Amino acid sequence: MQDWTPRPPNEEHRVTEQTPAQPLAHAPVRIAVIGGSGLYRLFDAGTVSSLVVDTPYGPTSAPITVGERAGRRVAFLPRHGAGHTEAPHRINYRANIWALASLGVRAIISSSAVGGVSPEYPPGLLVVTDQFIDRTSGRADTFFDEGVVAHLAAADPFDPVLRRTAIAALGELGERFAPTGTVVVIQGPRFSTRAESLWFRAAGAHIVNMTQYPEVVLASELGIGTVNLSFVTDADAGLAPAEPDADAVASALEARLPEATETDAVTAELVFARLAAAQPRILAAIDGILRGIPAGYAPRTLIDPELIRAVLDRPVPVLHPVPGPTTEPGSAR
Ligand SMILES: CSC[C@H]1O[C@H](OP(=O)(O)O)[C@H](O)[C@@H]1O
Ligand SMILES: Nc1ncnc2[nH]cnc12
Repeated sequence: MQDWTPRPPNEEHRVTEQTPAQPLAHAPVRIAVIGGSGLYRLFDAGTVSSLVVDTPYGPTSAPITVGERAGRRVAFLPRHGAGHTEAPHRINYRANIWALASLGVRAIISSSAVGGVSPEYPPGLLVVTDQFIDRTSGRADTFFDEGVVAHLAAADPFDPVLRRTAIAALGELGERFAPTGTVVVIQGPRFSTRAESLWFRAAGAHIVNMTQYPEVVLASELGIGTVNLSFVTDADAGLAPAEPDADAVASALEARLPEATETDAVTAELVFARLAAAQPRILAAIDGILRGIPAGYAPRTLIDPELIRAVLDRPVPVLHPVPGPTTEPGSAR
């Protein structure tokens, strides 16, 4: 089984503990939750350690908190930052995944808000995503672009053991969920046009999102298994049957507007409102998955552990203060 030991704390000032609420001792943490839109905190205030992890790729979206949840020791990282300041196309995915890997993480539960582009994936449904279609552009999407070459097998990008765990957990919770689903990942930050949404549906996508790529492949490249828990917040451009906004439809009908036939086209406000309402369901699902991850869980070996080690051994730049302008005695100025 591939494994690695996290480096000692503060080597090269790499890991800085901000709030040592409990003695963290920098023991490896094997499970992480990456919070998507609407999920910015996982632990009760005052019960966690907060770590700033320096990486070769720059800063993570936020400090990583480490605490206990559902009886497991868990690292938590909100991908958009604690105050949702990182746009989906600007997230430093490599820094986030490298930082988690450097702490010893082997399993990631990622949460996502998604739109439904297929009628079988209406708002309110949870989805254990199993495939993606990448429609992003220009994102740094590999660790193997310098020094070492590796080609990730990506036919089944999400971890099968963790997916089975999630499906069992959602079943036990009596949740309304789809055990499979293909997500099309768009560049964002804008939402899709109706034509794009129709096209995604015709191409076989069930749901649409802006962040699932390259997060999952970067995790795989560093030997971390991922299970994604998506919550369908909307019907994207209004193509899929949705919970109609009765008021909007009624007033559009009254005014004889063309919008009379269009219900529930996505807006960010709609997404956040539905996420807030669904928060208890999403957290219960995450807890169920956390409880169900087998004690001896090990991800698939998709990349040679030696190559992973080489990436994790990449030097982390140590920032030194830039000396200010000096006036030497006798200098011309
Ligand atoms: C808030 S609307 C669009 C935003 O929501 C999704 O975020 P995440 O995937 O992190 O849950 C989507 O991908 C966009 O980033
Ligand atoms: N319709 C949509 N498109 C892209 N990302 C989303 N996140 C939530 N809903 C979305």
